[in-house]
Amino acid sequence: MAKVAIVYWTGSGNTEAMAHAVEEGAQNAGAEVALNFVSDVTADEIASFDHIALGCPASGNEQLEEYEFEPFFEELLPQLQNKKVAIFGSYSWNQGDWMQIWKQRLNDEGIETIAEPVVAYGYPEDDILEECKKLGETLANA
Ligand SMILES: Cc1cc2nc3c(=O)[nH]c(=O)nc-3n(C[C@H](O)[C@H](O)[C@H](O)COP(=O)(O)O)c2cc1C
Repeated sequence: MAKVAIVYWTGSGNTEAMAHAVEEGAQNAGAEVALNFVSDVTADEIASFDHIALGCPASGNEQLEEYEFEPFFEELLPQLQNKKVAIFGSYSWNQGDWMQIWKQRLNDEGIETIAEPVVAYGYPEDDILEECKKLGETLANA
């Protein structure tokens, strides 16, 4: 049985709703899932999982949230080699560039996400929640 870790940051609940849908999808695929707000776990703890989903909204200027998520991600990034990784998050001011920048940071380290990132404009509509579930399922089966 796959063990999936989901780690997210959220300010107003949008990315959190996506995280719960990813969790549901992974559980439906038979995985054991650990869902955590980012400040409740360490990068080292998460690096012990082989299947990892990360969720963070656009923050700053097309950046990851800088006080909790960015330091966590920076520490985790070198430990993501050979892991199955998925990313998701919400935005609402611009065009979603933060997600492409985030994905590129992974690619620059030689890490390919297991599927295209899932993004929501504001609160995730039903179709986006379905995509999140699929992401969780794909991650569990990766
Ligand atoms: C301080 C701050 C910075 C933000 N920066 C961006 C940004 O650079 N680009 C963007 O599209 N949205 C930006 N947003 C909008 C959030 O990404 C958007 O409201 C998102 O849905 C919040 O998700 P959450 O409920 O998971 O926190 C910003 C919001 C805040 C509060």
